[in-house]
Parts: sequence; structure tokens; C-alpha cells
Amino acid sequence: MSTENNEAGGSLADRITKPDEASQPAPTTETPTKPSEDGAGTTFQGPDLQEPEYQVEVKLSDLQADPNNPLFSVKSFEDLGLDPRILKGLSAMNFLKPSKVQERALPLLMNNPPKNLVGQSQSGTGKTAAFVLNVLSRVDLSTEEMRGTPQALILAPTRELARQIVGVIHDMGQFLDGLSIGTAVPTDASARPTRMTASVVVGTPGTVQEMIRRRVLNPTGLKVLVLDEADNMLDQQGLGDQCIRVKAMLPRTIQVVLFSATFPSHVHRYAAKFAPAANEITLHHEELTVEGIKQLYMDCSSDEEKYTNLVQLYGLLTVGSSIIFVRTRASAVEIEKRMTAEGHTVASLTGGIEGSQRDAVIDAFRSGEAKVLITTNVLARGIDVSTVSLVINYDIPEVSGPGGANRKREPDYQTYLHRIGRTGRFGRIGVAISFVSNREEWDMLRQIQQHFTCQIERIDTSDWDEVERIIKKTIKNSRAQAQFAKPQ
Ligand SMILES: Nc1ncnc2c1ncn2[C@@H]1O[C@H](COP(=O)(O)OP(=O)(O)OP(=O)(O)O)[C@@H](O)[C@H]1O
Repeated sequence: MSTENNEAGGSLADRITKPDEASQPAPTTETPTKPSEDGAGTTFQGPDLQEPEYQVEVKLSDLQADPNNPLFSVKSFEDLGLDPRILKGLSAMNFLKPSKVQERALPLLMNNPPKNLVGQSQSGTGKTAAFVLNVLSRVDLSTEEMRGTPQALILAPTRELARQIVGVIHDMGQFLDGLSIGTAVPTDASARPTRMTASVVVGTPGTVQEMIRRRVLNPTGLKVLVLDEADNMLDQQGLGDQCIRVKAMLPRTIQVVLFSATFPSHVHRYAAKFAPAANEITLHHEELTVEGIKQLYMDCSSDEEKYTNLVQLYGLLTVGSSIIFVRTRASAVEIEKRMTAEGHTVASLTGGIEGSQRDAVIDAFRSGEAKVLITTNVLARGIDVSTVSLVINYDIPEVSGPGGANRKREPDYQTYLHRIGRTGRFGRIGVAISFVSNREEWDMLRQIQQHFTCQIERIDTSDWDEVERIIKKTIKNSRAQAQFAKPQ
């Protein structure tokens, strides 16, 4: 069973599987090498922090000098003992200073003998670079034979995230001669390789498991295993099983690295078994929200009013880019159809569409060609598109599971945090609006507020000009306000 798509909430029962994708390894993928301007991967460029339209006043360097900010660091990348060619890659990506998680994780990761790591840090704070820098520092590219030997394996829950990580490795490792990166995501039979000879392999667990089983991927030379979005990977029945099976086929001495913005306690205990004797970087749940994301909600009297409010917001959705999260594939498709028929330009991405079509949609969204993306939880995690300034929770994320209609509805805290974290990346600003259309949804929103001890403010929809003014002002001012709020 493949588990590349974990759309319908965080639970096992609703996870949607695509058995046809399970046994389909993919080819080594090459990505372009043009350096990016804002620290995002090449293929995923967005504007710099200084978005002219919003006249953002604060600079990244200010945030990185604030000890309370997750982007703060005292060290430079040079201090972290990285290879000069990797430093050159970082500089080409315009990464000037490490973030807190990078500064803390890298010495732990790169120390010898290698130790396992369970690392947590808020969304958009640079966890990818933390594990990629360790991977690039550990691969040996000195001989032809080593260059063709898979030495590091990175697993991610979705094809979109796997492809994104490939882009980051490509950019960061662009000056490492002989580095090759393989992508192991479901693909057509005609495009499957017979042998994976890349030194770094990034993929989804089902496909990687199948590649190892069919001896397409030889795991004996692997030195590092990374699980990105590790809590999600280990907590879902299918994905978790696949990760365990993959790990059982790897060398026993492999360094295991687990990263996520969230590690709920039950998964944390399990993670400690998957990565034994690991160093840990852990946050309390009230430390998890990101300062630059303004959280709002809208009262809607019915499901239909959710739709009309969304349409009213269309002008704001296209100021930057925006992501609209819905609960099911069917509603994503329905909203897309309805909005398109009414003359709005929107795209949708769900696990229900073919892999190549998914790639085309996400690529169009990254390039800005598509500015409004309707999706399910399949894109709730990890996706890094710096232009996203607005996230809409059209449906509040819920824990789903057995129990039928009488079961009490419960918010999915982790998914809420990951969804809103698609904006406000690495010190940028963003707005997240949750729609509530009945008492139960309002209760779930209140519970989310309590859980993260955060403020989710109501927007009054009786005057749409005012709504527009408030949201635009918020986008414009939220970072600056955070600065003014700082003690002198
Ligand atoms: N040191 C740095 N300097 C500048 N930009 C950086 C730095 N580190 C990371 N970034 C940029 O910050 C953005 C967010 O990084 P990344 O996607 O790794 O976040 P994350 O912590 O993995 O988030 P999530 O929990 O949502 O997966 C990316 O666009 C990345 O290029």
C-alpha cells in the first residue's frame, strides 16, 4: 500500500492510499542549478523580504539579531565548519546567517562518531537546510565508485515535498563536483530506472521501500537516513510501517535524523525508539506559533456563506499567492469548478490527480503562474513558497477516525500549525483566516487558541471594504508591529 497522500486529516482511518503508485520507482531527477535570490530553492523563487507592495520595514538581519526570534544565531555558517564548496552554495542562495535550529542542530549532526537527532523548530525556520547541510557534509564524492553509491536517504510524506527537497540539495550542493540526486516518487512504468546510482536519494517511503526490495536501490552504502515531517511519517499507519520496513533494510549503524515543527508526545516517545539515543532539540507547544503570521477567523452562517466569503476575498487572495485548505478532495474540486465558472482563476491539487499533473500544478503555483491554490492536507506540510501571504482554512483541520456521526469533533492541532505555516516563512509576513460556520467549529477554533496560547481575532464581514482594509493593513504592518512591540 502506498501512502504518499495523507489528505483527510491526521488519522489512520481517513488516510487515502493509492495502491497503484506503491510499486513504482522513479528515475533520478536532475534539477536546474541557477542560484536563487531569496534563499528559497532555485525552482521555488519568491520575492525577498522587502516586498515593495507592502513596504515591509524590518530586515532579516534585524530578526536574526533578536535572541527571542527562531531565526537568531550568534554563529556564522563559516563557524559551523562547513566545506568551502558548500559555503559557496549557501552564499549563492543568499543564506547569510544560520537560523537558531541550524546553529543548534548542525554541530550535533556533524559531530563524529555520528549521533541520531530528533529536531524540532517552528515552521519556516530552515529545518531543511539543517539536514541537507549534514547530508552534503557526509557524502564522499572522492571516487567514481562512491559517486555512484547511494550514501544518504531522505524520506518525505509527499511527492511535492520530496521534489522540493531535491531542489534545495541541488542549490546547496551546486559546487560539489560529482554530486547526483535521485528522486524516488511514484512514476510511470516507462520512466522507472533499473538502478539508482545517485549519492543522495530523496523519496516517499512506499516507492523507496519498493526500490530497495527490487534491488534498484542498494542500501548498503547509506550513512544517513532523514525523515522530514517525522511525526507525520511515523504516526500514520501506512507511512509509519513503510518507514520501519525501509529502516530495517538499512545498515544498523546509520545516522537517523528526524525533523518536524511538531512532535506530539505520543509520537515523540515512538520517535525515540526509531532514533535511539538521539540528541534532541525540543520546543514547548506554546512556542510553536510563528510571530509573523496574523491569525484571524470569519464567522459564516452556513457552508454556502463560506463559499461566498471566499469569493469576496478573491481580490485579496491574489495580492500575493494563497492556499485554501479544505477537508476533502471532492470539495477542492467543487470549489475550483464553481470559482472557475464564475470567472476566477484558481487551481487545485489533491492526491486524486495523476503525479505528473500534480507536478505541473505545484510548479505553476511556485512560479506565480497560478496564484490561488485549493488543496487538502496533502500540501499542509513542508511546502515552501515564499510568496504565500494568505492561508485560508476553509474547513478547520479535524482529527478524523472511527466513531461515526456521533463522535465529538476534535481539532487537529498539528495540522492547523502546519497549514498556517505555509505563510510567514523565514521572517516573512502572512495572514491565516479560518472559516467557522457552526458552534462545533467555533469550539474547535477556541481549543486551538487555548492549545497554542495564541490570539485568533474575529473579522467582521458586514463591511467588505473594511475587511479588505484590515487584511491589507495586517499584511503590511504585522512584522513592523512585532518590532515596535519589542522593549526598548
Ligand atoms: N539561513 C538561512 N538564510 C536565509 N534563508 C533561509 C535560511 N535557512 C532557510 N532559509 C529559507 O527559509 C525558508 C524556510 O525554510 P524551510 O522550508 O527549510 O523551513 P522548515 O523549517 O523546514 O519549515 P516547515 O516546518 O514548514 O517544513 C526557505 O525558503 C529557505 O530557503
